[in-house]
Amino acid sequence: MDNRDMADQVQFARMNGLGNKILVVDMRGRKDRVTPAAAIALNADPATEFDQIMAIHDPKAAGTDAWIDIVNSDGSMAQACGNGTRCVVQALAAETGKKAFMFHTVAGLLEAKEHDGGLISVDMGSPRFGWNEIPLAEEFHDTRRIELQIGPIDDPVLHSPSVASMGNPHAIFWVKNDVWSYELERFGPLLENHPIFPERANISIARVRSREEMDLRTWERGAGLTLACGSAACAAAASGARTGRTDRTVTVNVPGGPLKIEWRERDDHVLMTGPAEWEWSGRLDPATGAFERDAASGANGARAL
Ligand SMILES: N[C@@H](CCC[C@H](N)C(=O)O)C(=O)O
Repeated sequence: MDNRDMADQVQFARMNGLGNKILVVDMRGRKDRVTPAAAIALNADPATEFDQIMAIHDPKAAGTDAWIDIVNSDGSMAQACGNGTRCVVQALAAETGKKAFMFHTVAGLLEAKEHDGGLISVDMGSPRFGWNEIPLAEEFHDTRRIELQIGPIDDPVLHSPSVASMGNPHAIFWVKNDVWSYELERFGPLLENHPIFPERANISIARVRSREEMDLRTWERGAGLTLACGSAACAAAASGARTGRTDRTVTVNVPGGPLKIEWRERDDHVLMTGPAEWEWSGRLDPATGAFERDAASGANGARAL
């Protein structure tokens, strides 16, 4: 790297939330953003391949700890990322010793805290069910189950999702068979880009195990198949309770492990609790994606942001 690149580098940490691959990038003190080109370059390198970048910026409002930009691996911006938010909490808790945080994103405020023992809870806000809030391209009165025309997909179950917004758009297909028996990698991209979703959508298959437990796999908008999608787990939990399938407190088993989700009656907010894991750190150029791994990173458990 030349000198100009070195001066432009920022610290980042490679982390994961139940296998959802996250790069937490420290943009504090800067006016620029992580560019789509940098995201695409980072995702193309096996060392930094990711599902989401969580770019931490200086706070824009009193009482908040940071502004967070969320960038998918295709370079598009997202409004919510539950697993990534837990990663940001862990990184900032390690840096500051604080346990509770208030973040700001394009979708609004996110309150989060680290518990003793390391699990992290994020208040993901209220789910939205209005067709124009998700958004859908056409008016649907009842979004608990909508009917779609999807030529290339035979299975009728995959024509009628439940839809919801957790700040970002979600479609949940409730299935009776094992969630692994569906070719999500084949129909996920078709559904993500279905014209009914003008801002595309995260596509999940959910199966009820009991009133307190469900299995969930997600094809993420802008990132494809992931091992965990926190906002999808929240949307599925809200859809499960709203359609009478499950209770308001559920364990959602995603491929990376379990997430505890509670859709609180008292304020309508959805709380997500799960782990975050720090892997290694480095420095990157947010304009180009050129990066260097910190020499000792990952070897001695040192954490730096
Ligand atoms: N993995 C995330 C969701 C990230 C955003 C999503 N792909 C979108 O574009 O809406 C999570 O844990 O919530």
